[in-house]
Amino acid sequence: MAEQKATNVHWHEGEVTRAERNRLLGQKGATLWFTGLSGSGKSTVAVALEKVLTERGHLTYRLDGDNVRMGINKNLGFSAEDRAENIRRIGEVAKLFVDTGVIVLSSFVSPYREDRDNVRALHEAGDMDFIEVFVDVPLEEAERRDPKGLYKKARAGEIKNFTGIDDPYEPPLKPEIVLKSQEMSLEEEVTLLLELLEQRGIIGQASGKVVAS
Ligand SMILES: Nc1ncnc2c1ncn2[C@@H]1O[C@H](COP(=O)(O)OS(=O)(=O)O)[C@@H](OP(=O)(O)O)[C@H]1O
Ligand SMILES: Nc1ncnc2c1ncn2[C@@H]1O[C@H](COP(=O)(O)OP(=O)(O)O)[C@@H](O)[C@H]1O
Repeated sequence: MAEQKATNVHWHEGEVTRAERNRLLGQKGATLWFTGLSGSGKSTVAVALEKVLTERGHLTYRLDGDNVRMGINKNLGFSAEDRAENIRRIGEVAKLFVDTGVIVLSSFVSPYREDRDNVRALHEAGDMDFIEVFVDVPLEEAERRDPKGLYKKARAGEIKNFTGIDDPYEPPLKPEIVLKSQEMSLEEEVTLLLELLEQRGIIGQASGKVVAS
């Protein structure tokens, strides 16, 4: 894909700050970036966490591989180049949501370390507003689950470049959190994530919302 450089464009500063939007929402905008093999549990955990956060009065938005590939990224396939562009666009979208004050739950295989690191670098507050969640299961377990029957198709040669089968997955070197979804229950995973969000001041303690500065 040819890269087009923007020329003669200038950033236009508004008069409402991110801190003010955070205060309005009673939370701090942040991205939880779920990465892992297809079938590892990224979407399942994100959906469960979204439900609890919403019940606690927080504004979240889920960005999910399959959904995004039906819309904004429907022109992209699964070559390394297209995956990089997929992740780049999602990173930019996540950044906008974070600037709005939203807690983004983003679930993409995102198999390349460099692509994920680029998204981290995009986030203003670095390690405070980008949380890499490695949903870690052995390939055998993901393949045993095979929730969409895609591993079966990949093994049969009907899908090429399938992550874990004939395409690489580069595990994160320093994720903020690892969820071993073969060994942990969904409830345990959600509890750990809530604790992390509380520790970072993204949400308040269970009793109420955080008054973000
Ligand atoms: N070749 C190949 N490799 C991996 N996954 C594939 C492939 N082809 C289709 N799918 C389905 O698309 C989902 C992955 O899309 P992503 O946007 O998350 O992929 S990536 O981050 O750009 O690598 C992935 O969704 P999840 O199962 O939710 O992870 C699959 O359902
Ligand atoms: N502890 C767990 N956490 C998340 N998913 C789990 C867990 N145990 C079993 N599963 C199952 O694994 C599958 C994961 O599928 P999915 O969430 O679509 O994965 P992904 O989004 O990573 O492709 C689901 O069928 C889910 O019910």
